[in-house]
Amino acid sequence: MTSMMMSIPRQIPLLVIDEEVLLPGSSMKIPVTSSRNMAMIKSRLLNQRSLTSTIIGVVPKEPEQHLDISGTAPLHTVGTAAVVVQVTGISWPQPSFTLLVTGLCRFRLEKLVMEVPYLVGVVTQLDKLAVDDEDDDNQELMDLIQSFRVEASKLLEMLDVSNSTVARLKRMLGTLPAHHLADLCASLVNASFIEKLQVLDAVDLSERLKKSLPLLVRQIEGLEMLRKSPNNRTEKHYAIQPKNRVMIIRPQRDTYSRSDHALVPSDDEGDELQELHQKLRAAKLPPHASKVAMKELQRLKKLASMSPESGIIRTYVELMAELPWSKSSPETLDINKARQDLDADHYAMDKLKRRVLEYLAVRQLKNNLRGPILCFVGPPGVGKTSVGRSIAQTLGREFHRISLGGSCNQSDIRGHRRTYIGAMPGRIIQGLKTVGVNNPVMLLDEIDKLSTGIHGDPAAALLEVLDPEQNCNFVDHYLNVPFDLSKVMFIATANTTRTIPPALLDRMELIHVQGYTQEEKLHIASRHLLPKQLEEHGLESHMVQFPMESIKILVSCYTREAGVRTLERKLGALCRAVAVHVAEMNVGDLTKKDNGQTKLPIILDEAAVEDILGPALYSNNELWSRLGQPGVAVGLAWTTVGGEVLLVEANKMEGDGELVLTGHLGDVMKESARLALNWVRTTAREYGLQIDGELLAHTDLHIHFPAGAVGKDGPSAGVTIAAALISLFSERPIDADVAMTGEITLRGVVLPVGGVKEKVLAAHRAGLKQVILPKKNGKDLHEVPENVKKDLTFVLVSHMDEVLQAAFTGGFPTVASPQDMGSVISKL
Ligand SMILES: Nc1ncnc2c1ncn2[C@@H]1O[C@H](COP(=O)(O)OP(=O)(O)OP(=O)(O)O)[C@@H](O)[C@H]1O
Repeated sequence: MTSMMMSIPRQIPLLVIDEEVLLPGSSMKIPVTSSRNMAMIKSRLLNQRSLTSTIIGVVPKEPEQHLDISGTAPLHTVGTAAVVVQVTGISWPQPSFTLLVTGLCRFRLEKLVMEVPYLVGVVTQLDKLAVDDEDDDNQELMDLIQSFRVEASKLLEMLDVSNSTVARLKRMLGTLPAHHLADLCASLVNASFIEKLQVLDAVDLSERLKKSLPLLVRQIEGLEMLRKSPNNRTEKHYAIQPKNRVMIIRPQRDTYSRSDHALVPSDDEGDELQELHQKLRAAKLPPHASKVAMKELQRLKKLASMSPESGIIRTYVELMAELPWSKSSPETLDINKARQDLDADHYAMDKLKRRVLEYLAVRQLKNNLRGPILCFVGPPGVGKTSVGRSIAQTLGREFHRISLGGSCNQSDIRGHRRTYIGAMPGRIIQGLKTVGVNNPVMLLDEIDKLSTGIHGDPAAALLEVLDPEQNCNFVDHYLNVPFDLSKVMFIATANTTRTIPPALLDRMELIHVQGYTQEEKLHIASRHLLPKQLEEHGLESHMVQFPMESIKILVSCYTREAGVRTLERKLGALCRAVAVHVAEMNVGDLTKKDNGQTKLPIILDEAAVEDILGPALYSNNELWSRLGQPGVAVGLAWTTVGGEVLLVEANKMEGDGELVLTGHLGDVMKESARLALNWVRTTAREYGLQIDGELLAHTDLHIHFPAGAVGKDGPSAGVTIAAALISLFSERPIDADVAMTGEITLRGVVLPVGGVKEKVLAAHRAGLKQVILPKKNGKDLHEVPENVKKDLTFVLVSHMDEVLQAAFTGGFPTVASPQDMGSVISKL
């Protein structure tokens, strides 16, 4: 591993320490209790999102004489970038963490860019991470270095060689660059806070040597004096008590218990390496990986424990030892049990369950996992993730979910090369380390939300992961040796296939999961979601009663989604309210009768639901109140979160012939609106309407699509807009229970559209009765569940004429003869 290109990030989170200085090359244990430092650790280290997150800046506070007016010490302007080697935490008697950090290099703190909840500073690196050879032209400096090395070896001679750090430092004395040597020696000796700050401030090598040499000399003199008169306790400054001989390499215990800092004890380092060796052996690495790991372990043995590199290598070797190279969970595949499990956990979803069982059956017969990767595609909250979890459960495998939403970096998947400071393995390898077996079910969630950033395309890296031919030799950049992923069962989920790169799409078998009907939601709520929520809130079934009517209200008036996630949240809110009531009751109330009546169960009737959740969010009354007026029509739209009912309101007023479109529309939808208006203008006469240029020149038209916060696009509202305009100009209302969808051409021909099943479900959810669809979409109706179909009437149309006939009360009179209409269509 070369370290020539290494540099620290420009912005780093800061850890403020008091009365102590971390010098580059040395390691230190820092107990953390202050709220700022705790916040930094929680958000930057325990929640590692970015690869640079293990690098922090350790900045001392200024000594006391620099107190500012408020009495708080400002930060010193020079600090030390450090790699966090270990974080340990305790929660008792009060929460605190201890960090083990190794100093890398100095930096100057230019400015703070964030102060709350923790500090983040912009820094300029002052030391190089890899130091070039010493400048041998400068004789004065060479002399200084020489005398420093002499003093350093003198000091080391006087220390206890049984201490492995002392022994190692002694061995490396000749080769260690003077920059590091000065810092390391200064960190070993007893020196005051101010003296150490001066060494920290000395960026220039000769300056640093000049500052640390006297400290070294003083320590040597002190030790010599102690040797001569071991009982002389008055020479306190130099005194190092015999029992504390090795303590010379650590500050005395009472010092660091006061300032809460300590250098790393390294006596047990040999044991640690031994342990690591054993762990590596137990992990049964394949020969190629074992060779690399052992080589790194050997390098680790040779390095000083306090050198920055040793922390990095140790982390690598530990990962190698912890990865499940040869550990699998025993697989239990019984198709009958799998069917029972899937049915028990999920209601409906028949197509998906059937396909999953087929997939598992083939795996069982073929006894391997090669085959297409399943990808569940559907709106949010329809149970894609939870089916993945159930599959892992029936197979008796571990489950790990990797959320790919927003991932735009190749190294998220494939890790970062170890030359990068703070490098970490990719999410796949991290996942394997977490589950500890090499055959988990890995759910690649939201595969449609990958994006390409400046650091490569994560989709390209996923291609290799998902390809059964290649993934037996998957090379993570951090690991740098192949890891066999062929035993991992990958399942992907997506909301839409539109944004999945074609090459990735090609490797997956898509299984569409549709939104649920109202009835299905009622079943899911009562059989699955409610029992789950009751249990989560510590409620028992005798404490609360949920009449079916209340669930119906919840489904129809408080949620309007394709999945059931909001429904689950609303049930959770109701359970919380009940839990508060139950918790407030006396123990006696829970069992005793009160005037002959028990206070339990609490009955959540419609009034109680409204009381807790507030007034209904979606009431059909609100939709109905606008329908049935001239100029209002109901369309159907498809979005990535399922079908939606789309209200179109058209209005006209005196003006200068302006067309105003509002409601967060995309370009295609705006074009559709213009097209519909032009169709109305050209054909108005056929419908007995007087819409000429003169009229339009003095009329402003405003077409609004309520629910302005929701983006809308696509051509399928063309028919609805045209119908709304005809209704407006003819002043005849459209039937209130009709929804329509279809793309319209300038000649009024209706073209087929996408997402029909979702749209029909949305119309059904909204309680509409008739759906007007393009004729060519008739074939899509076989996907719609029978119980939905039976509640709706479908009118299949190929021209706006038929739309108007079906949508207007009593039909719409046309002036044109059917022959004329036929000739118009045949010309297209
Ligand atoms: N058919 C069903 N039967 C029982 N519970 C269900 C069903 N569908 C969804 N759920 C429940 O709904 C909740 C949300 O499901 P889940 O998180 O799996 O949705 P998702 O489709 O993965 O959504 P997203 O695309 O947002 O990740 C879960 O608690 C799940 O158990």
